[in-house]
Amino acid sequence: MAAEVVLALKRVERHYVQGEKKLTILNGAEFVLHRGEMVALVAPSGAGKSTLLHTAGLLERPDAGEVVLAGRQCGKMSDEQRTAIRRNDVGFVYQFHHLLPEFSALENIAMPQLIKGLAPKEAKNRAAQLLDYMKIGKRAHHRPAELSGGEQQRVAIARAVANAPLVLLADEPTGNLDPVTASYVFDAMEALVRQSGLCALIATHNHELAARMNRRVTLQDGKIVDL
Ligand SMILES: Nc1ncnc2c1ncn2[C@@H]1O[C@H](COP(=O)(O)OP(=O)(O)OP(=O)(O)O)[C@@H](O)[C@H]1O
Repeated sequence: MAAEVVLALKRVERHYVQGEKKLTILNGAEFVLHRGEMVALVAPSGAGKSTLLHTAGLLERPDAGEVVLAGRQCGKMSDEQRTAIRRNDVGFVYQFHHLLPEFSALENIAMPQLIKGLAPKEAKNRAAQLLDYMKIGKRAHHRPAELSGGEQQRVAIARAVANAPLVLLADEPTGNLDPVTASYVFDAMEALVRQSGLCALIATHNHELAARMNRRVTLQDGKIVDL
């Protein structure tokens, strides 16, 4: 039986206007992400990786075409509906962790769950579990500035999955780390995706990590093509 489709992009277009120029970044892009799958997005700087991730994750609206998440067509939804889906079903990880500096690792991970309405005790329990899972349980009460770069990224990954999303979208999640730390952080992210039945689209310039994913795609003339 074919794996369940979690995310689909259908003939997606995305254009920007820069001064007099119209930039076409996505031009009839088609893509499907299945449950349990990790896909690497490998493309040169400026090719449109962030644009693709933001469009897939409902942060940006396509100019044409459709983004379908768990069978729901998100294009014509209101901003409120899109925000709700994004909060519940999409986890984002960026190159820089964007953790809140005045809160501990545990509190940073608990935050999205509190915003969703979970009781503080439950949110903290799940945050502690995720920290253990990412092998940084001992760092629970440290603030981001007291953590190494690799630890900060592991907290950011734990926060991204705190609300048990359906899809994880990551924009150069190890881009700021040395190769050994990058590999270690990737191990933790891979284990999490594989264990929880998530799926992930991960933009990376790291060919070794890309080789460990199920598939590799790139952007060519505004289309998503297999590598
Ligand atoms: N809001 C915007 N308005 C105008 N142009 C934009 C906007 N966002 C992105 N662009 C342009 O679209 C192109 C693709 O940008 P994007 O950030 O998606 O590329 P990228 O592949 O993620 O690059 P990098 O690897 O350097 O982060 C770039 O030329 C960029 O200047």
